[in-house]
Amino acid sequence: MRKKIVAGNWKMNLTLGQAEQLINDILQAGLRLKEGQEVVLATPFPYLLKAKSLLKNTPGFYLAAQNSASEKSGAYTGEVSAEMLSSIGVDYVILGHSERREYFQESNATLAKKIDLALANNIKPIFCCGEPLEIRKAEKQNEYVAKQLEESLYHLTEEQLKNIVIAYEPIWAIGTGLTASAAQAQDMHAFIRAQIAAKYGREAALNITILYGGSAKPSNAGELFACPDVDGGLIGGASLVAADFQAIISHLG
Ligand SMILES: O=C(CO)COP(=O)(O)O
Repeated sequence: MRKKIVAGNWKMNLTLGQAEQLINDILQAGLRLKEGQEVVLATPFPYLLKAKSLLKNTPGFYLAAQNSASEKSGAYTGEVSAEMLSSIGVDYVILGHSERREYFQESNATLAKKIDLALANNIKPIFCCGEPLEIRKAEKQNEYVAKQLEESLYHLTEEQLKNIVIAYEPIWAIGTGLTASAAQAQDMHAFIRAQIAAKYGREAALNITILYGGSAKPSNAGELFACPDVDGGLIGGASLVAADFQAIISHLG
């Protein structure tokens, strides 16, 4: 069966001291994850090594970066390569977040390169997709997301796809307090799974984990995670508060 994941995307928040405190608070709750459930922490780059040592191989807990470079290595001042992340034991990398697409002009083609490098270095991409509000209003969200999947993922082999997690994050729901309704999330997740089935076959589609992201919080996570095609969440703001993050994880069931 496919994995269920709650991933916390800390974005550009917290000092090192606050980061340590948050990880310790999350671990102290002694969460008991069931088989096939994972918690992923996407900390800022400078805290990854510390986070790795604090997690101390706690079963079910994994580490993610929030981005990685589209080039292998070399004269790219300020960039962090997939190989570097791999060398410090990072498990996942968030790629294609709408904030990176918007503020750092990341195209679907650039993301395809980042995905290839992550996979080549044994890091699992959490590939984000999702439409802006005007596209949703025009009811063109399916075409929009289909194009993102096609241009960034469909060059992968079926074997490579097994290491991809998809996160559907409607842009109008990120950090706005507006959550997609459970029905809207389920519709899009079922659509994404059907697209994967059409390209890679039924088994690949059944096995791929599809997360929801966008103002997910303890009060709506239960309803969202109960949807048959929603396999967990990519959590922004609420992942910075240990009690909220724990409550969301507990909704994995
Ligand atoms: O962008 C997100 C996770 O990657 C969602 O952010 P919020 O949960 O703060 O809306």
